[in-house]
Amino acid sequence: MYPPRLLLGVNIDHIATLRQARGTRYPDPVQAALLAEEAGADGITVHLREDRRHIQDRDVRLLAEVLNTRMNLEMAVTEPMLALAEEVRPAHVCLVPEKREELTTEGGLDVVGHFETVRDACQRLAAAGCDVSLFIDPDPDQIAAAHRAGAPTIELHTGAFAEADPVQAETEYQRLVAAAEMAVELGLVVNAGHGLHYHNVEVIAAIPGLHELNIGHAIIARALFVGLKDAVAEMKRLMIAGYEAGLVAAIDGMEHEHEHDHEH
Ligand SMILES: CC(=O)[C@@H](O)[C@H](O)COP(=O)(O)O
Ligand SMILES: NCC(=O)COP(=O)(O)O
Repeated sequence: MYPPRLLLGVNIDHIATLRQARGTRYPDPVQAALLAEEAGADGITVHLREDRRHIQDRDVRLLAEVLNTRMNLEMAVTEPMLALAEEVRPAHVCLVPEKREELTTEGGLDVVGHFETVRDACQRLAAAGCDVSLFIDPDPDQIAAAHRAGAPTIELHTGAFAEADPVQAETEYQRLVAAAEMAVELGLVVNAGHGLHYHNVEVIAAIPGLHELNIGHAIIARALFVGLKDAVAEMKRLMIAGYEAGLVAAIDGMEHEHEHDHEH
């Protein structure tokens, strides 16, 4: 049930947000990606939005050439995006829903509602050699549809958990735990992300079965004060602490069950 370690994908969109704010050449997300890798990032995530508000095509093409880890390209399910992914062939492509006017990604991909389109996109991307992931809400119907669509990987949207008040957060957390369990049982690789930060990452990292967390905004924001390398390293430290706590709790749970079986 437990992957041997939990990976950190660093999303560098907001380095590009700063660059685009002035239309300058700096700060360069490609330079940020290499620094993040040096600090321990296991992969680099970029979201090439249809309105090109931050990451540009040039960034995606250059990253494909220079990354030492692997690129996770987040994109909408549109013909131009699929064509670009087929040309660049990132190691991972994460299909996400997109609304032009949104501040950030608001909900998960509706795989149930757009089943044929998503299934066809999964097939095209797999044929191009990409590992396909679907960014979905922790919803059993969406997980089952993702599995039927042939996606090997899902990314659970942690936004509702991250934004919830303390009471609602527990409900959202249990939805994520149940979703991860269901997806692992179906044989899916399970990632998670959105809205994770230095104060909520440990509990998410403790969820059994997770493979990778994708985190961007909080890391780039902290980098302004401590530098990107320290910001990545601190996130990774907290993430691993959470993962190890989850592992200890799972082993304790199994031992407890074992003792209980012997008593009966
Ligand atoms: C799909 C997802 O959860 C985010 O990674 C997404 O990339 C957010 O988009 P912005 O970086 O534009 O906020
Ligand atoms: N898929 C989630 C991601 O890449 C990062 O999201 P955020 O940390 O910027 O909210």
